[in-house]
Amino acid sequence: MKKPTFLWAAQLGLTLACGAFLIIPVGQSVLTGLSANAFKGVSSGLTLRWVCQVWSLYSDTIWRSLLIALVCLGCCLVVGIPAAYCMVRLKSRWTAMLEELLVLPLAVPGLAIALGLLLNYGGFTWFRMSWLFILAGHVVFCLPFMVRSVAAVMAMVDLRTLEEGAASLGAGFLTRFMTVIVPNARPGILSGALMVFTLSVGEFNLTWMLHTPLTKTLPVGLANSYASMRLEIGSAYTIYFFALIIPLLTAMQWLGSRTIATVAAKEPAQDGKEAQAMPLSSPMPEARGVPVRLRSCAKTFPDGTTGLKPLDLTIEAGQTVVLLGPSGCGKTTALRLIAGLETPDSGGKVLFGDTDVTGVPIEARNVGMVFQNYALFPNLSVSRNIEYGLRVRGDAAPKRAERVREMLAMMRIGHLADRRIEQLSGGQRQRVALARAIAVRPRVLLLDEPLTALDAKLRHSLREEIHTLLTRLGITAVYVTHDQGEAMALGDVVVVMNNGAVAQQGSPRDIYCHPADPFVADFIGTVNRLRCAVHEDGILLPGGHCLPRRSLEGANRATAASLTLLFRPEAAEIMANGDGQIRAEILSASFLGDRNRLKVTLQDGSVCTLDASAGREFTPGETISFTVPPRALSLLPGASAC
Ligand SMILES: Nc1ncnc2c1ncn2[C@@H]1O[C@H](COP(=O)(O)OP(=O)(O)OP(=O)(O)O)[C@@H](O)[C@H]1O
Repeated sequence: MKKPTFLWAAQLGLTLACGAFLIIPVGQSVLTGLSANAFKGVSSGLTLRWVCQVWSLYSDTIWRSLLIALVCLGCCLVVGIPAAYCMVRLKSRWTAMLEELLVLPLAVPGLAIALGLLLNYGGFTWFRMSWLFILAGHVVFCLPFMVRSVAAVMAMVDLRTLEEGAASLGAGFLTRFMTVIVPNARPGILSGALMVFTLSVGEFNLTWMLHTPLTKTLPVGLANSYASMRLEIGSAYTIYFFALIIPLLTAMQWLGSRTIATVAAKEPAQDGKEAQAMPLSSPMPEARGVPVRLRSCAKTFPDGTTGLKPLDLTIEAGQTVVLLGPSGCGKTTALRLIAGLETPDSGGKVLFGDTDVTGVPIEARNVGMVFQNYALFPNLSVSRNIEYGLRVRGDAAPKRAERVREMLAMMRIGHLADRRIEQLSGGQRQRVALARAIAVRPRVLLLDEPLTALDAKLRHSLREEIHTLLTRLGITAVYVTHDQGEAMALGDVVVVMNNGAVAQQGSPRDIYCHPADPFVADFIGTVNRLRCAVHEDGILLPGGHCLPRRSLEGANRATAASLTLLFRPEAAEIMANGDGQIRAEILSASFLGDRNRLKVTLQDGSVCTLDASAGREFTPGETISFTVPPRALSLLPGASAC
């Protein structure tokens, strides 16, 4: 036999305690209400006499308790959900004050609340004599429980992104509130509702102070019966109390379990399947590109941070522009300005075609947006997520169904149509997010680092799919990333950003081969720098080889005594017989399969990275020589170390 463990002993203790202090007393109380003679016990015979007597004498108190609890619940829902939303979403001095105000009733005893109400409003006789007086006390007492429980759930959900996702699909505030915020706060609303209803039905202290002989409630009646030693009547009262509470508990559990059942049915994600690039299926929606222009769009945040310096950017209709740059350089801010999620500082303008949309909110801009964390609605299935924007726009049901089918087929996710979002893998979520954004036929598609959350293999295959999609849709697209590979693969135009401003803008080839400054050169792939002295006849490379000025574009104009030449590792040609322009010693050599990557030190002590053919072996310490064709060299003014 197994030795009793501590857990087993703890479980036994808890069961005994529950039995002794909860189940047995409650059971006894119910039986007393059903026994002919409470003092003789159940053996005296079961009867419904007391239950009937309570009903005939006190049914008004039962109805009153039910009425007060339901209206109190309604008030707490109507006031509590928006209050919780404000506390979570609008962090300000006012919401902090609201939060503190809502803690007060938890700290102040019910009797004190009742006393305050009596002193201040007891003079209004009609109010004092009506059940509304008790209701007011119950609302003050119960509201914090509703707000706290809803706010706790809302704080765990990324409400802001969900709301922005809904707004990008055309949903106004009220629609967003009712279709996204409330459903996603459901567990908090349910537990808050349960607390409010049970507290209100069973509240005694405050109610006892506020009631009049005409406004007795169930707990007051219960207390009176026990006080006058009518145990059987008091216990019959308890039965009514349970009759009110138990159906509500059951209903709440049923509502709550609907979510749990779906989560329990979760199937394992199948990312492996998605690792292969899947061609997008036809039919493709019609192209609907619109040119986008930003004119002097700067953004200063309320705390004084400069998110973006004045930016001028033109995106042609149907073009894909990639905003590329390190973290914090202002890419997302620029994208949010185009989306309408931020407004530019005064003087800035955002134009879609010839229309100035600067003051137009996102829900009226007809943009499609794909967020970094997808912003899919957890309360809706895959097909309902895709349908959301069409529904908000008021499309008829058959049209919506047709479009959803089209999107599911296009993104090859038809088999996922009825799944809930939490049952999807990262790659599948990304496809749903794309389908949802494209379903509404946006004028501009905005993608904010859509692949960042995925693993490298999946990122690569989805990147190819997005490329095919954007090319075939012919839609104007703005894609934000900090991944240079993604930018090169997707962009018709790449805009490299640094420190809130554009560092360079051009085709991927231009940016790669002719970086405008050291920042761009460094950011886009690996780059080597050669410190060179400038002579009358030419440019002296490290080691003494002289390049004629005419062989380098821009070199004729160089007046400084020194300059820096840039070249990419793959531009170096290792010369077999040692007669290259530059001699170097190998520091390390890594075999990468298709090539060798060498770290070498030059005669002036600087270090460079070179790519050499995979067909030859290199060893550290070996001396090599290499040449860089003049067309692969870019010139930067001034000297800087490698
Ligand atoms: N709401 C805000 N309030 C204050 N500062 C902000 C706010 N949003 C962004 N910033 C600041 O603005 C600058 C640009 O931010 P942005 O999010 O545009 O950068 P990013 O290039 O997209 O970075 P990442 O790749 O990390 O998302 C950063 O310094 C950031 O801290």
